[in-house]
Amino acid sequence: MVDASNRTRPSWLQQYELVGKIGEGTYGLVFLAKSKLSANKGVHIAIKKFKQSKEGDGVSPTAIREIMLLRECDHENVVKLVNVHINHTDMSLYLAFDYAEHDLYEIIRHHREKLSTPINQYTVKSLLWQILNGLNYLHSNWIIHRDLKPSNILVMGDGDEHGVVKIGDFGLARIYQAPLKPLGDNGVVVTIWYRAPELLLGAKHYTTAVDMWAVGCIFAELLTLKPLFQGIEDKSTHNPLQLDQLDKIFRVLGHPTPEKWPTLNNLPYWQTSRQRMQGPKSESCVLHQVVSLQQKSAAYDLLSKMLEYDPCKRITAAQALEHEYFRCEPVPGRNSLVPIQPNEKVIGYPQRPVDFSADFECSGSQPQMVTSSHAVNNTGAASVPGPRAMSQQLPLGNMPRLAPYGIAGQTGMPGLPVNNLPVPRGPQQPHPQQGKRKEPIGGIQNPGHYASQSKSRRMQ
Ligand SMILES: Nc1ncnc2c1ncn2[C@@H]1O[C@H](COP(=O)(O)OP(=O)(O)OP(=O)(O)O)[C@@H](O)[C@H]1O
Repeated sequence: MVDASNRTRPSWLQQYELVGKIGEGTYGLVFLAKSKLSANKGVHIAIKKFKQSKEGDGVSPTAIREIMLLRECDHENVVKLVNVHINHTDMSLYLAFDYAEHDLYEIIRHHREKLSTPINQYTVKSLLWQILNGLNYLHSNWIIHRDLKPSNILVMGDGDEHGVVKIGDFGLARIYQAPLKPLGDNGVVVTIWYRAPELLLGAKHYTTAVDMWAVGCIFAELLTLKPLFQGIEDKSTHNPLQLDQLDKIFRVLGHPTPEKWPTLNNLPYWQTSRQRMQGPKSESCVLHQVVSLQQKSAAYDLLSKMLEYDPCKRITAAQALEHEYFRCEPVPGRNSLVPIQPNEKVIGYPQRPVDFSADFECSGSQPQMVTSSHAVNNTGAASVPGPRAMSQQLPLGNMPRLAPYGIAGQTGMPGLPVNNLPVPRGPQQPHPQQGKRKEPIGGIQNPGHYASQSKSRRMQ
């Protein structure tokens, strides 16, 4: 049957078969599509459509920054940007990424709410190693992510890259080649639960250490299946000082002191926070109890180094990769989702729910969520009209290049200015992602016993 809407679709869009909408973030909508080009026929792609900037003046600076960064990034643990399209009529921007079936938000939720079992040690270690490997690449290329959280840590589904981690969503990342040059910002920074204490206390510069703090929070969440520091946002202020978040941190790690964190007194909100936080100020750390780890264990040692108060002393991604935790059994592997014990079952994590009634302009009828496997079989989605205007590919060859690959630690390295204060958003106690997705249909798939463990999945 001839699809009449195809005549009005821009040519680039005709290389994809739209399946449906899979997500929505601060900056835009995310769609699932399949490639129709013979070389990649049937390959799944995630297409992120950026919202117009508030001023309606075309592609937002955030989007342009994301493109510049992503086009240059080439690493197994960083999501690949495969195509960029701009629609000149309404200046909407479409970025096509490799599609990842899972993310840590959903994997953690599946263990917490469906399986009621912890994530196995091999999987935790493999996920963490690959997050650090991707982050080390980004930091070595002068990129700070600044918005690391479980939903931004993508994990590949079935196929050659099954179980491989991809760091996604670089909408907030910055190149800090020119660290003292102020950068325009749109006010949204790291989700409050993963936000480093120096930012909460008003630090003026970002460093790679803010990402390491977030990784520490994610590591703890992988172990306990609960966010480590679930502060309640104070939405009444544009001030970075989020007292409840600091309180949650201090109760677990103990109150910081200038002896342990020498530059504490220089932070703009340290004195205010001391005055406004009531109650006894204990210095004792109960992190090991919260995450149920032996204080002498390698896992605890690494976690406590990621959650070091002083950003100058916090472990770097490069150092973390060398940590003893990754040398002791079970050693991490490339496919983080395969079981390690011969009698362990393969966990069938749920596929992403897809709203296959949505089109690129989101003019679909009543949203109906199905799993992507259902949607993939539903080719009717292709008849949904796409943008009608002419579009062309961005001339990306002229984009500035990143600094050459080198080692960049967080100590002694100037950071990025923190211009605007984070805008608190989202509900108070529920997880920041809660409500964004509907309950996926499906559950445990591919049950069965894992055969012998292959050496080839291990990392060198
Ligand atoms: N390449 C991809 N493959 C599959 N799913 C993706 C991909 N990129 C993003 N997603 C999913 O789409 C959803 C929306 O992502 P997006 O990055 O727009 O926002 P977010 O990270 O959830 O929130 P925010 O942008 O507000 O920080 C998330 O569930 C995310 O896991």
